[in-house]
Amino acid sequence: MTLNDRQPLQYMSGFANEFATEALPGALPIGRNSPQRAAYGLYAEQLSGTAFTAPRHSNRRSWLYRIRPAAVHLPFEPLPSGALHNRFDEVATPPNQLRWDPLPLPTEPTDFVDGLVTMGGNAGCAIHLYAANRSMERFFYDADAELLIVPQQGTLTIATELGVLEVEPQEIVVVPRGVRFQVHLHGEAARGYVCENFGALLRLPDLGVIGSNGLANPRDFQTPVAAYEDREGDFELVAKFDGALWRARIGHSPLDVVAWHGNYAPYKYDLRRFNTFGSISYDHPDPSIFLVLQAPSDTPGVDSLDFVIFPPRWLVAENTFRPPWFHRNFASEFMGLIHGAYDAKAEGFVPGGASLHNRMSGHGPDADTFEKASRSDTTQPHRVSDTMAFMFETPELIRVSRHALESAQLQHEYFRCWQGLEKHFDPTRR
Ligand SMILES: O=C(O)Cc1cc(O)ccc1O
Ligand SMILES: [Fe+2]
Repeated sequence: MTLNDRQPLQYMSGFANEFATEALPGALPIGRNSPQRAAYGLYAEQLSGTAFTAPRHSNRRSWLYRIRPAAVHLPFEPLPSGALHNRFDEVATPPNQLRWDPLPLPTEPTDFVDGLVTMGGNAGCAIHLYAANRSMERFFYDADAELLIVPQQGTLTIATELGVLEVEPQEIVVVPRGVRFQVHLHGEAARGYVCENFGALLRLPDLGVIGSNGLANPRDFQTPVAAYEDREGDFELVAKFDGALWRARIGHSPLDVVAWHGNYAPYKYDLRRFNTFGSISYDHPDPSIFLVLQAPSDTPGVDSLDFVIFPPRWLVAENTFRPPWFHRNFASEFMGLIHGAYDAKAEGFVPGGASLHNRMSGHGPDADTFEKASRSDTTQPHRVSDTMAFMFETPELIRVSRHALESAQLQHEYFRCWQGLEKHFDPTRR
């Protein structure tokens, strides 16, 4: 497939498989990675996503057979990076519960990279929002992190070195560290969330007693087949490197990989395919039951980043307060809403909006939700429908950016949603 021959897009199924794909027959060498002369006059190039000596089960790399090596471009120079950065010491992060309205859609021409705004982060991840109204003409890669993109509005076509993916809201895409790509819009403006994962590569969690199936099933992850363009011109390659943007001139499209094989490649996943587990007797389980992808840290059982979703599901727990309980957590929780409404918040948390409940900050259902759920009939199943919320959760504090704290979208009255929680205590009545 060439890049312009995009319909219908083809994907290979599975999570981090040893994929092999070629856009021209025989472009992939057989039995070796680096033949003396590759077919069609292609250059062989390795792209590694982990240390060479990482254990086999976590070792990730791909071999690319391309028209020109990635080294061919003019020198990089600094590019002002606007609201996109990795500086998490700009302002003091308050222990307050924080919530934001959605970013307004841009009125000036804004591509995906221009449209990124940093909300916060830590050593494990950076959290950004994007709002864009133009397709990218330049090419981009992130040397700092693997990118988890969560569209909320607008379908994106993501043309990468390793193939083309189309993602719509309620799907996610992961672009590995270093992979060059372009984001194309489909006429309408686009908005969503991006998490830069600085830690171990995102993986599927172990299932423990759940068994061999469930949560996000590996076969539902989709990686594109090889697609290339053979295009010359005066283009720009933008790199995010050490927290800042850099730009270089490049005389050809870097999306020129004719064939590749390996287990380091972009993938997408439809969140509506998540196989949700929950309590079928009593009590509301910990949100770890909704884990889609995790970045494990060196401490067993502790992830530097968890990506968790709250999809449509049945609630059946009897004599149970069914929405999320009141809580203070070791973990810090950045939430977004992709679609519909979230069951812990009757109002104020809207699609495209965001909330941050940092380590040990008290939060939970708002007063309206509490009153309703305390009285509802729990002998009947209840379907939570029309919803898709998610959480980027980290063991480290999520430090906010200056932009996030000074943003016009910050809801200064958010704390009021709990002020209506009345005292019900009566020592004479059990
Ligand atoms: O704060 C939230 O709404 C997220 C959340 C959901 C849940 O079901 C349990 C705990 C938790 O932090
Ligand atoms: Fe929470």
